[in-house]
Amino acid sequence: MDNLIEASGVVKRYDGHTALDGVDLSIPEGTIYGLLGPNGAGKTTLIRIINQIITPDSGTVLLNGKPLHPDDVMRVGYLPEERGLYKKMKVIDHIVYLGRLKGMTSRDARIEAEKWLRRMNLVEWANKKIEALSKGMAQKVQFIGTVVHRPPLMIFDEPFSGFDPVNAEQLKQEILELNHNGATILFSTHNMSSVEEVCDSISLINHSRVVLQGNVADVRQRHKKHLFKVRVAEPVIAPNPEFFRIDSIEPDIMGGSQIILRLAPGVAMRTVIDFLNPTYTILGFEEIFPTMNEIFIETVTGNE
Ligand SMILES: Nc1ncnc2c1ncn2[C@@H]1O[C@H](COP(=O)(O)OP(=O)(O)OP(=O)(O)O)[C@@H](O)[C@H]1O
Repeated sequence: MDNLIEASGVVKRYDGHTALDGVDLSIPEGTIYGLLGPNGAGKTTLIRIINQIITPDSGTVLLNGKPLHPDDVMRVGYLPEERGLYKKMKVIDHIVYLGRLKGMTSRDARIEAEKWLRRMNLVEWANKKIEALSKGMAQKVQFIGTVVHRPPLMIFDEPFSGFDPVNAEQLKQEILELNHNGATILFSTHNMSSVEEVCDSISLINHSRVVLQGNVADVRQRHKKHLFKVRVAEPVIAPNPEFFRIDSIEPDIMGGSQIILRLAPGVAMRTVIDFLNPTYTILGFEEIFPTMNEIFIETVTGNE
């Protein structure tokens, strides 16, 4: 798979503060990439560099293997962190305006805008002014304006912030659909469940540097704590040999139990099964991988 974006050694300094300190990152074409990190880590700075709003002090960013060129902005959709629409403009006119800025004809922009307004349940608002919209509705309009010209690269800075759970879910589905139709997507977020559900790969930036990078499933695998959930048909009287430690036992509605246990280093799950088998009817077991939320906190704070 070719990389759509390749950033190498990107450094950005603001007076006295290094916002990005040698960031390398590759975004394969056709994937969804998450940019994670605590407040002030440097995510927006990197996004602004890729969007050519600011330039790095050193390092390179390639798009399709070539250095960024001013014309590239036409092939990128960018939803900035600070949202802003012209309050007095009508919703549909605003989307058409944003589409035209990215090279669409008025006719095409209007057709696409109408389609999107239907999809996003905003049809009745098409001829209302932006100032009449709620914050979430205005964000949806700005999202539409970002993707209306169907750019091959879409960059969203914290797209889920300010949305209720239903609209956040809708936005997530739209992002998946855009990606399904071929768009490469980069977004920054503090919403870790969306990362698990949507992202192929991530970079976690902390104090201006990439501290964790890779495919989401691999990252979760690398951080595993040898935790397992075992379901048995009977109530359990806590067995606790030295090769595992029980974290919790929960009765289930069928009268059985769910045991969460942590294996000692080097112990195979087979050993636990052999140990429990004579006493309990084992219905199933699975390994529990840490959530991205847990991995984020562990990596950023250095705590397990
Ligand atoms: N124009 C600027 N002038 C001076 N410092 C800046 C400027 N823009 C960003 N910074 C600083 O660079 C650092 C990184 O900021 P950035 O906005 O990239 O962080 P972020 O990871 O997007 O954070 P958040 O999650 O809070 O949005 C911060 O310390 C910020 O104060």
